[in-house]
Amino acid sequence: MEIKDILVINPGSTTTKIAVYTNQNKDVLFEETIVHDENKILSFPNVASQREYRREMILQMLQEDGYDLSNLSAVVGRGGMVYDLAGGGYKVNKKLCDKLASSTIPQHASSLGGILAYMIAEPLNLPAYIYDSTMGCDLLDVVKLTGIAGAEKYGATHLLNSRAQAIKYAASVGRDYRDMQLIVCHMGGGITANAWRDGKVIDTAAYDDGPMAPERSGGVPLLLFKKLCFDGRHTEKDMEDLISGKGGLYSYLGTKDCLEVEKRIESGDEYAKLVYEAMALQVAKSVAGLSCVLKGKVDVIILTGGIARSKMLTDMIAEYCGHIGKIEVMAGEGEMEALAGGALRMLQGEEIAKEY
Ligand SMILES: Nc1ncnc2c1ncn2[C@@H]1O[C@H](COP(=O)(O)OP(=O)(O)O)[C@@H](O)[C@H]1O
Ligand SMILES: CCCC(=O)OP(=O)(O)O
Repeated sequence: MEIKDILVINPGSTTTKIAVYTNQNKDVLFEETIVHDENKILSFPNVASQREYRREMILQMLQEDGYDLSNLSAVVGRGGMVYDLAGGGYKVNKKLCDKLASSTIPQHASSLGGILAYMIAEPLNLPAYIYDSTMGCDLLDVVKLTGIAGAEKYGATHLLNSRAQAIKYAASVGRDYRDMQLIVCHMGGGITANAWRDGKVIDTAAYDDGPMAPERSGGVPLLLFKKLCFDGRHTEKDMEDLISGKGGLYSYLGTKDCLEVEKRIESGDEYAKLVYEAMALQVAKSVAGLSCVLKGKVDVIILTGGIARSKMLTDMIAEYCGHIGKIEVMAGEGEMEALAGGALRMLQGEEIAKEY
């Protein structure tokens, strides 16, 4: 079967990135970031209910770009917050689509990736895939225990970019990432870190227990958190917003923009410096924590994501955890390419797409 183009969909909280890869992924035909009206997004009761709106926006963008959908061989989306997904690729079927849309899973825009892929691929009679979902880790049993029986850690993380950077780094030193022990720390609006062994994420500093981030609280002391939950001033939604959206740098400094924070620091704002350094220290502590599951044998610590562009921050992190291993800064992310690569391997039969 001739493999033609692959449409990649990566939904974020207020944007949907799309790209069309062609010529067996050698070329990107185009890549667009659809920026959604924040108020429009806020008007939906939950993530899944944004699907029709985002699908229309994607199709409209493809039409504006003059793209002919009959050139597609598959559609792939970012995988979402479904607890029992493994790493790698899945074909999206109705059952998975329904699960991604369920209100019982944690609400995160990534879950729209598979839903949108399915909604666009299905009428065209094409396969829809997801790849490296945010919960597709292979956490060790010993890692899953939290201290509360029945409440297992699931480790929501930036698996997609983490694996992409692990593969890229290993290739740059002539090795296979599956033979290495790596810690990869993705630093964007949210920050998570992963410990890799045998090509699997065996432990994470995750979305809800990792370091603070530009817009996320990260793990906070339980008694403090409980107090806020029950003080009569915070609704469940307020607490969710503190975990993701209005926590972290935003909570302390009223901005999620690290460039703005650095400007303040450079102009002598000591409080901004304290908060930024706290974030760096929390990242370093996550790296140190993950080094334990690797029993101290860490081939490399990779700092990636948008904030890895900041020398100020990566230097601060290195100062606190440079003793653990070599630090490699790989700024930016390779999520779109990683999604396209996964879909291509599944189309070629090089990787078997799992069924949910
Ligand atoms: N050169 C830079 N120096 C410092 N911070 C940067 C730089 N470039 C981007 N950032 C910060 O990176 C963050 C966004 O990272 P990104 O990976 O694009 O996030 P996401 O994909 O999670 O929205 C913002 O806080 C932004 O200010
Ligand atoms: C749920 C882990 C992945 C994540 O937080 O993604 P974003 O930073 O893109 O929201």
